[in-house]
Amino acid sequence: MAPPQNWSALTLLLPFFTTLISIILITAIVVRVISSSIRRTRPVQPAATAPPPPGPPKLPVIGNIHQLIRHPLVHRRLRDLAQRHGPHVMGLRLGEVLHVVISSAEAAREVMKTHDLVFATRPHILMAEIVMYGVRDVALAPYGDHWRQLRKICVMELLSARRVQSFRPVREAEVSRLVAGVSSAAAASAGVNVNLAVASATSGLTFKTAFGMAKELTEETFSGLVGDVSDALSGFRISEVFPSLTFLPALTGFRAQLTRLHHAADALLEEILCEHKDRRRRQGGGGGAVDGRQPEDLVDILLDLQEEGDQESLTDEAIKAVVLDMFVGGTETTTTAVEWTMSEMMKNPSIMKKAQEEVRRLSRGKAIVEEESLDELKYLEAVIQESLRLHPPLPLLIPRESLEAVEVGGYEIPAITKVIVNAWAIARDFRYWTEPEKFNPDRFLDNDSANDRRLNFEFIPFGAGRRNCPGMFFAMALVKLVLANLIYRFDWKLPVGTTPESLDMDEHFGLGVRRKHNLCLIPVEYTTRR
Ligand code: HEM
Repeated sequence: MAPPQNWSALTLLLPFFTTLISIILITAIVVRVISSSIRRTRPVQPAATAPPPPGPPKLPVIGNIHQLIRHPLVHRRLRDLAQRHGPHVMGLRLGEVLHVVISSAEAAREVMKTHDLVFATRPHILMAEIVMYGVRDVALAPYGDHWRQLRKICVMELLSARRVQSFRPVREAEVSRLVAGVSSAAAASAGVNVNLAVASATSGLTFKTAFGMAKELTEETFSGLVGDVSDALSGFRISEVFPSLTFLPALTGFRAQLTRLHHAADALLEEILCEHKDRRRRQGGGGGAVDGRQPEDLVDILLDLQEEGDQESLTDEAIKAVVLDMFVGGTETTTTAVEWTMSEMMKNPSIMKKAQEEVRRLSRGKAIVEEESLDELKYLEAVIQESLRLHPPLPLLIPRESLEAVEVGGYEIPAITKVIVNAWAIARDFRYWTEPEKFNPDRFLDNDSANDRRLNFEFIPFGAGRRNCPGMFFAMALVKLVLANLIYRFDWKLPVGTTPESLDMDEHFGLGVRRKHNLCLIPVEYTTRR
């Protein structure tokens, strides 16, 4: 059938319309950006006494975006720029938004201790608005009553040392499952993708800790969704640096993508929440507490608190957002910590040998390393800390925002400035560390303890101050248990053709910094010689 007349006329006119629409759009963007930057430069706060933070020269409209755009390893690029333009405090304007980058322990102390309250909030992001139920979670919530209540629940109820201890059976079961999987690979002389094996263990563990024994299918689907949420959180979004262009997220399809993700995650979370509520109704009371046992999982604990009624912040939506936080914040970070530590030990066989000797001596005769022994594994602890120093899973922590104008390192930081602390750069800085690029766990033994370094803000993989990571105990218990068992039960070989020197340590910057390529190793069962 021949196309109608007006169809071919339209086809001819299409390039003209496309050009016209592009011109209108670009003009709109430029006008909005210029007028908003004029608005932003008006003195809305008292005249500053200190100078603004130094930084690289900026271009009109885009500011410093061009200095970052071709550099996927953002933590490294920010360190290089800071060395040239602001070794303590550096200012970058990305589009319309002023970012301040902190690259020294002294400046980090000012942000996270001296002026902790001023920097206690997080910048608003669209992802949290849509996926986290209008920012009802903990990690991305603005500072205020809602965050304070939920943070207290996290610290006192969900992630306290006592609670972490109560989830020990779940942890040990999941680690046994991991060891059994590696054992089968060893029996078949097959290789193991360490990243995948550990990721499955950490997400399985978080799933069971949060939801109890839910269906396997739900577990797999949910882990996939959590991966998508992490992806949505990572990367550079043009709409975030041009917030006045409110139409951008819709135009780029990002808003629609987030909405789909929210609906998918919410459907599963709602199902799990309903299952819990039904079971509790059938039992005629709270979760596992009915027969005097510990509540079974995190959702039960949160529902118990909700029923007690004195936590107005604890709506169903907040429960779902907090649980999502635990997954997004907890699984990738712990997996990353394990994979880098394992990589460093493979690169440094004498360190691997020393760690294995320690764990094999202290757990001799046991089928797996149990949690009681973990405190005694001082050398393995130092190996993990050294790995967190060189490879903090969140090298730029989670951004903060200034609630009011304040001076840091002698520079004026205006209110509503996005603040990025480059914890990775500080932990590799000659100003604080001898031979900073060398993997040397001994530096954390004896008098140079990780805790002292933390208090000096030279080693802050879990952040610091009132927004620090409440999951530190949970994470360290898990990372240590997984690693102790992997090196207790198995000797590990590199694939044929790879030597410790040639093992790649390439990075991928996403939500945090992971290995770019999976770590594939060949396990050899140690059992026969135990
Ligand atoms: C090795 C593992 C982990 C690392 C390196 C890590 C690191 C961090 C960092 C750097 C922050 C931001 C701190 C700041 O702004 O000063 C943070 C916040 C947070 N982390 Fe972790 N984390 C880990 C594991 C976990 C786990 C297992 C959970 C929970 C199950 C968790 C839950 C959270 C939450 C809820 C926040 C937000 C706190 C707030 O804004 O008040 N993290 N984490």
